[in-house]
Amino acid sequence: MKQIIHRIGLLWTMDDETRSNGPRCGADAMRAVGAMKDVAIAIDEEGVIVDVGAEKAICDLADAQTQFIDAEGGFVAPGLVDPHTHLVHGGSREKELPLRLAGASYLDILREGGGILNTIRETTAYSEDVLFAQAKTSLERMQRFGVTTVEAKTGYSSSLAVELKQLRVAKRLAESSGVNLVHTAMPAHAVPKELPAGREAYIEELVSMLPHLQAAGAEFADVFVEEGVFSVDEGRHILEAAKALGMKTKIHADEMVPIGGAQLAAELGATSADHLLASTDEGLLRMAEAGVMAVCLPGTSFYLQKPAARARFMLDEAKLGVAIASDYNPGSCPSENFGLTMSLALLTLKMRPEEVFMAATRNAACAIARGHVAGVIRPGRNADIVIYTAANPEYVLTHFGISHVREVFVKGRRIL
Ligand SMILES: N=CN[C@@H](CCC(=O)O)C(=O)O
Ligand SMILES: [Zn+2]
Repeated sequence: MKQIIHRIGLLWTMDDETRSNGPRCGADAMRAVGAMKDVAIAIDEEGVIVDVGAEKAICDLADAQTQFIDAEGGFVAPGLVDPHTHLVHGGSREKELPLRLAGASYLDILREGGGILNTIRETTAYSEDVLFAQAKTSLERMQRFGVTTVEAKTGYSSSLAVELKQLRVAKRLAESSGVNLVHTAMPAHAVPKELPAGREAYIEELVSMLPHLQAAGAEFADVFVEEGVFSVDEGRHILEAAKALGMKTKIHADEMVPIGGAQLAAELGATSADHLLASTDEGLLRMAEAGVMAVCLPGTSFYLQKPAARARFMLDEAKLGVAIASDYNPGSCPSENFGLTMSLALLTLKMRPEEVFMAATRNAACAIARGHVAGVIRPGRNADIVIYTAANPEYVLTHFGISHVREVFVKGRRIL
């Protein structure tokens, strides 16, 4: 045995007796966290978990080479999964905040050619190395909060070349950081103010980028379906093209205005619909029927000073599988602190601690089609594990805004 994590105060495996790789849907299932005490975790040379069981029995598996990792009575849980980020971008947008505080909305600023369009200009102008350095700093910040898997979108682009530049940066990060990355193509993120060839031609240009982005490693396609950005019909057209290529789909849905993003996600069988601040009951119920994951972004509603998504309806009435994500980006959530995201889920989404951890591990993994490899502590799975300094998850969530992480492992390798 290569490593044994012992002296664990409390373990939440997020596993259940069915050993399924799917999400946990609805409040009851999301509260079943697989709690264990007086246990240890054995990890082999490949970084794979071989056993989770009674402390004494696991410690008896040790040989002369075994390295013991002392959790010192801390809480232990799966590595966190952040299933929605705009990790790779140039520059920052702090100058927008005074405009917003003076009354301009996020969409007003975008309509005037600022917002995402500003970040597109900066991302276009910066070299690949500058973008890499900025994103590396962000990813390191995420790691400090226990994040072991991150989804990263493109979408700050004026052309295919800039989309591909963002993808290359994200792939370099995957190779150099030790964190697991999942790549999403999002050329349909904003509509330029001037469209010399017309809107239809612009949409077709976005569609034509998809095969190139897929070939370069993008597994998902995402569209910002929103009033004044991409319509439901345009979103359908782009995402159907993505599906025809074999890509999985996601939608930025109902962030401001409920124009039908949730319903479109259900119709297309999207893997997830994200934001959902303004979703109707009908939209959420359709998502549940179609098995679409609901990804709530409580840091974004907090930063945009909007009412949070209706997570209680999602969990108690619609019985959705709910995940949470940071949505780290320069405009609507400039924070890499996934611990804060989790605390905001508790405080603003009114989720219970068990639901929050399920939403940030197993369900988050399912929201990026990684339910079979991440989000659960189980024999046979990669040892993506966080050891916290605190003895219980409630302390981690309520003592908010700081990191309670002692050690982070990805495939058994200590990354923090
Ligand atoms: N709303 C659209 N996209 C991002 C924000 C991107 C930005 O403002 O730079 C989001 O998920 O919130
Ligand atoms: Zn987003």
